[in-house]
Amino acid sequence: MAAKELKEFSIEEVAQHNKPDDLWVVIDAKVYNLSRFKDLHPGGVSVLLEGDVAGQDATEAFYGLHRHEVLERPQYQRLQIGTIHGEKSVIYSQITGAISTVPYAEPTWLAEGYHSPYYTDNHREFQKAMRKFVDENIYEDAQAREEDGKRPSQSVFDKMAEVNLHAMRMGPGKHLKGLILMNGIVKPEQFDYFHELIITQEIVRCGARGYGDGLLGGKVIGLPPVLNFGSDELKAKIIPEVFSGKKFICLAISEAQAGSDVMGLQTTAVKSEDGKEWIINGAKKWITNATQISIFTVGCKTEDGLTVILVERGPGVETRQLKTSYSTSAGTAYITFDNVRVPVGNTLGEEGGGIFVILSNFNHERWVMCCSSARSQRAMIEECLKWATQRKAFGKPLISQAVIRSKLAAMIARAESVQSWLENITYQMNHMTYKQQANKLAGQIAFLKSYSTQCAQLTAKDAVQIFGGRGITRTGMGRFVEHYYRTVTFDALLGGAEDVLADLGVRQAMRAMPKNVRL
Ligand code: HEM
Repeated sequence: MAAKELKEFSIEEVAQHNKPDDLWVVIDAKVYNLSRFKDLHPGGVSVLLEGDVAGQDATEAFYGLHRHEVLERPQYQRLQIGTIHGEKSVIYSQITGAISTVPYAEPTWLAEGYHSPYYTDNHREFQKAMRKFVDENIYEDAQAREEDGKRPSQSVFDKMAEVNLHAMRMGPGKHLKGLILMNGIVKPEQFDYFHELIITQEIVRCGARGYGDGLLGGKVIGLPPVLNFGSDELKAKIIPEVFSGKKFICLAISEAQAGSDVMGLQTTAVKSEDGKEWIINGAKKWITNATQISIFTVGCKTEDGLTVILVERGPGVETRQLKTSYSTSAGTAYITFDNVRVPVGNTLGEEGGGIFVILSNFNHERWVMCCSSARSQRAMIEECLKWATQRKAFGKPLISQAVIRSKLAAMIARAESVQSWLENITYQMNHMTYKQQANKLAGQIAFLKSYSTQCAQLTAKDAVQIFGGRGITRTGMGRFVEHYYRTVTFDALLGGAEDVLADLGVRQAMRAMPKNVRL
């Protein structure tokens, strides 16, 4: 069907159409005919017939009550019949791949006119490509799946595999050798932790926390034990399958009886009589991605302590979906292992050396969570700054209230400090071996995660106060704020609870305390 021809009208002409059966309004220099739509309008008919709306420029009224995306929906785009002669629309839709111009909506290194010692031209080129990739391939799926609770679409996993994102999300290392990364923008040996930070922060912009974990969050924590501790045979089999986006892996450690207390795990693995197989029995809880997963990296109690074993879905493995406060798109599950037999060759690391395998995983996992927490706090600042500017209350924009500005000031200070600390740690990671990181950065990362998630929760609370009722409503203006407030505690719990991490940081510092110092 040919596109409808838009006419030009004068403000005076539009003003004639101010009756129930002949109802036009102007929004941002565009003329809409609401005569038939009014009875379907979710906000009701009467608001559209008000003297300052019917036949009038209702731009301010509209943006005080709707997100711009409403006007982008095809069924509403069709209501536009023309434009105002001599006027131009000024409000633009989100441009694919574009950097936000809202102050503090981007980290300084991306904001116009600022500088950073950390990012190279290659990081900048990579960021552009990554943002475009997310906007084009992930954003819409994220919104839809977060809502319907289904796992991310296979087409998204496939697209990610095409540019080797599944491999890049495992960080720098040998596993990238020979791969073409993001269509060749970054060479495998060039890829560093800042590239990985960019990947995480760009995906987080989708504002869909459950989906974000559904997008193979389980792999980010479940595959490193295979990469670092698996036999060559096991690696050759598992890694290509996972990097292709066709097979999924997750980390199964926590249990109903043992959350942060890893040493208290009760799932057992005993050797078969011929010594060739492990026989696993027990249950795991809150396992991200487990509903959609074909391979599990499982922490088990064995004769000599803890052992980590790779288990493929098969007889005796059952998963049951858990409904947590974010979307079931994350595939969070309860898993039972009932006499599950796996070859002894599936052992990751030493028998009885599982605690080392599990602990060595934590730094990277927690650092990834810091990347994501830092970026999502910034997304809240953008939401709040826009809302506080476009929303009028008591006859003036919200932003003119000192109490609102004070909340924004605190939000901005928190997000900036978290990002700066994160970039410092990331720089250290780039210059340390894995072992040095475990030694020098476990405490720093634990502190940052604990601090960042405390900041995030304060920011979520402030954002809800700024948005009022909309901040607790799943649709409309405050939908991202409501989502953030509902899901912000995931970051504070997953990968280690706040207090446990803060304490870990202090204990790490105490280990480094010189014996010969006194006040
Ligand atoms: C092209 C014109 C318009 C369209 C397509 C439209 C569409 C919608 C939609 C889809 C909603 C549901 C909430 C949401 O998804 O954000 C809504 C709510 C509402 N609309 Fe409109 N609308 C239009 C114009 C207006 C105008 C000019 C007013 C003037 C005051 C208005 C007043 C409201 C009110 C009061 C609500 C309820 C808001 C709430 O629940 O917080 N609408 N509208």
